[in-house]
Amino acid sequence: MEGVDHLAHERNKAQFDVAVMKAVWAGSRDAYELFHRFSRLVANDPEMFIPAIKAQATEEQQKQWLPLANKMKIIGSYTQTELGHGSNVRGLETTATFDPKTDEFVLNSPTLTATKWWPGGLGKIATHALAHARLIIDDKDYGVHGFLVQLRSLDDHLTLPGITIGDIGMKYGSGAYNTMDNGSLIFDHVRIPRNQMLMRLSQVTREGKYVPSNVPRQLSYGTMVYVRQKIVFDASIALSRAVCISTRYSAVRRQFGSHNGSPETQVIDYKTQQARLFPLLASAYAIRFVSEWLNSFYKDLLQRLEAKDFSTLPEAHACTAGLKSITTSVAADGIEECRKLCGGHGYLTSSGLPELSAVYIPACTYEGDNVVMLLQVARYLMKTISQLKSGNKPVGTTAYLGRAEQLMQYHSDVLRAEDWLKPNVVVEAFEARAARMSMACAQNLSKFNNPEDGFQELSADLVEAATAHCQLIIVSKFIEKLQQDIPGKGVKEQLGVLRSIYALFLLHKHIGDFLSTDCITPKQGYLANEQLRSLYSQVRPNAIALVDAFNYTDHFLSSVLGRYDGNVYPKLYEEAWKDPLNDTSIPDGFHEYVQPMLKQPLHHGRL
Ligand SMILES: CCCCCCCCCC/C=C\CCCCCCCCCC(=O)SCCNC(=O)CCNC(=O)[C@H](O)C(C)(C)COP(=O)(O)OP(=O)(O)OC[C@H]1O[C@@H](n2cnc3c(N)ncnc32)[C@H](O)[C@@H]1OP(=O)(O)O
Ligand SMILES: Cc1cc2nc3c(=O)[nH]c(=O)nc-3n(C[C@H](O)[C@H](O)[C@H](O)COP(=O)(O)OP(=O)(O)OC[C@H]3O[C@@H](n4cnc5c(N)ncnc54)[C@H](O)[C@@H]3O)c2cc1C
Repeated sequence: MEGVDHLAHERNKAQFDVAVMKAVWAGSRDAYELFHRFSRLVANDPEMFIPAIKAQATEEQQKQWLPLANKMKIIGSYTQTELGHGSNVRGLETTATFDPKTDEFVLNSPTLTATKWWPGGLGKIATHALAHARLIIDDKDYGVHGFLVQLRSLDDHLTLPGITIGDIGMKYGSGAYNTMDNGSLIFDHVRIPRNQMLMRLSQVTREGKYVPSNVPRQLSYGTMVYVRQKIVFDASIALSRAVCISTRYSAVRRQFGSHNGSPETQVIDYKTQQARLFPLLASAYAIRFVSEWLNSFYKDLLQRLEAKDFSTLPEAHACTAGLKSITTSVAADGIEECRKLCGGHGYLTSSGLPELSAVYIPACTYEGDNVVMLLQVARYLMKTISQLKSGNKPVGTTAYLGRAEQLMQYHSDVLRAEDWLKPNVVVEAFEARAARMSMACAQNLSKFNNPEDGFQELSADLVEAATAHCQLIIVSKFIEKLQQDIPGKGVKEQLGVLRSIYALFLLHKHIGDFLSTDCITPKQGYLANEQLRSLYSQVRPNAIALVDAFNYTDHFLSSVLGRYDGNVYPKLYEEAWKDPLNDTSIPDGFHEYVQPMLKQPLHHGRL
């Protein structure tokens, strides 16, 4: 039945203004208009190593290279990871040795494990690499720096002398990410002019003198900070896309519950379905809002860096690393949960979910393994706590640690389930839990003579403390978002419901943390869960409208199950008939292999 909206009855239930929610989701009315137009134009934006050049090249170098990259006269690959080292950037083995006689650097891969491995675009397409290598001058190692190296001829695309490149082979899943030519690269004494070292942060002079920068060396890691904050935004897209599919399908799908010929129950009405789906819906909104905040924090960082104010760089690193880790893990696990929420049909390629999952899950690894990233957050937390004694007052996302003494005395005063709807009640509980977990780690660390040994020994606890800290950030930013003026009938109320679902679901999931740190009592935990159940009932009539607010086209969703009109079954059937296996009724190989078996003589007239 073309043209019929099978989900119209669901849309009619909505208690809020969907048009306004679309603008809230997009970030602003203008952002909504822009996204709306562009998503319907199917844009393809070939951005790859440009952010790195902007961050690490001098103005002169930018003038030389950016126009070429922007006009795609050259195609670059961000070439950092090696076969032997990815997380440990300081452990990279590729060398760039300065030759004062010729005013060149000589790029070399001294071992097999120094082979560059993974960089996107490198395998087949890139003409240039932003290669990370150890700078060596007069046998002295100055650590890892960035170098622009031409890899292939701009005339015939053949690899240049001294360079061996290949694609690293098939990756997880059959589709999507395999269209990316992640590559391997070996340098055999490849020469490049001196001015192809990216010299914004430190320079090598014609005489071979190393001029260190007077800015923190961590600025050379700036590209990772930039990309990580982008990845947080991307997590909101990936998760919301999966949630949109499984919410719409859950309203279409019916199982059991028919009485006297009435329709069966929509699976979205089962409480178990709601308890799995609605926290993911709330998480999509939570990640969206924290990414909005992170982006403005990042822009503020850039302005400060221009003015040589480096004070917020460590916090920016901790926030981008931690939020990248938490949000990509939630999105990757959430996509898989959405697949299961769609039952058997979720496993079909036409549901759009298997491919989304296969493409998305490496986000937990690229741009920093998620556990390694949380350990960075933990280091930042431990450093912040160690500085409390000297009177350093933490600011920004760690400001609550400045109230650690008070938070150590905290006991939640929740008496009734509705008390958990008060934002300050929730924030206090999350602050106390995060502060106590970090303080406990700090106290345990102080028992070790060697802090590094202690950090290793306690790393599992430290990761949990970092997780609690990052969850506190996301909860707080959701609450702050709702302190803004948000117009539109019912919009703020619905966002309030989602905010409470997000926070109370986390509390329920991590109840062990809240109880063992003595922040709440078992009874208060029970009340939180009771409130959560009631919130699921409140979100139920609005569920379809809340995913409509993502404003995704059917084209973007690429999912028969997530169709806007909910016309799932005829389209599933139609889609199946597009399978080449259905082109003929007799499959290839039948006459050679199957038919001879069928024609085997029967023994005593029996099979
Ligand atoms: C990359 C170019 C592509 C551009 C694409 C742009 C497109 C944008 C749109 C994106 C939208 C959606 C995304 C979808 C697709 C994305 C494609 C993904 C491509 C993936 C690319 C990659 O994977 S590139 C390789 C990335 N590699 C890593 O992330 C390595 C992880 N390891 C590290 O980051 C570090 O080595 C470490 C953090 C683990 C630190 O190790 P170590 O302890 O040895 O540290 P150091 O001694 O070096 O430094 C210690 C002090 O420095 C602080 N620090 C560390 N990192 C930073 C940082 N980034 N910024 C600031 N400060 C930093 C650290 O805290 C220590 O501080 P102190 O304790 O105070 O000393
Ligand atoms: C799809 C994809 C695209 C990529 N694109 C690029 C690219 O364009 N350019 C590029 O340069 N690289 C790229 N990479 C590489 C990527 O950045 C690295 O794989 C990533 O940083 C993780 O490093 P690793 O592989 O060395 O993991 P490892 O560090 O070897 O991790 C293995 C295990 O060890 C654990 N571990 C490691 N260190 C510690 C520690 N200190 N404490 C506790 N546990 C630890 C990790 O948690 C993990 O469980 C890409 C990777 C993928 C999957």
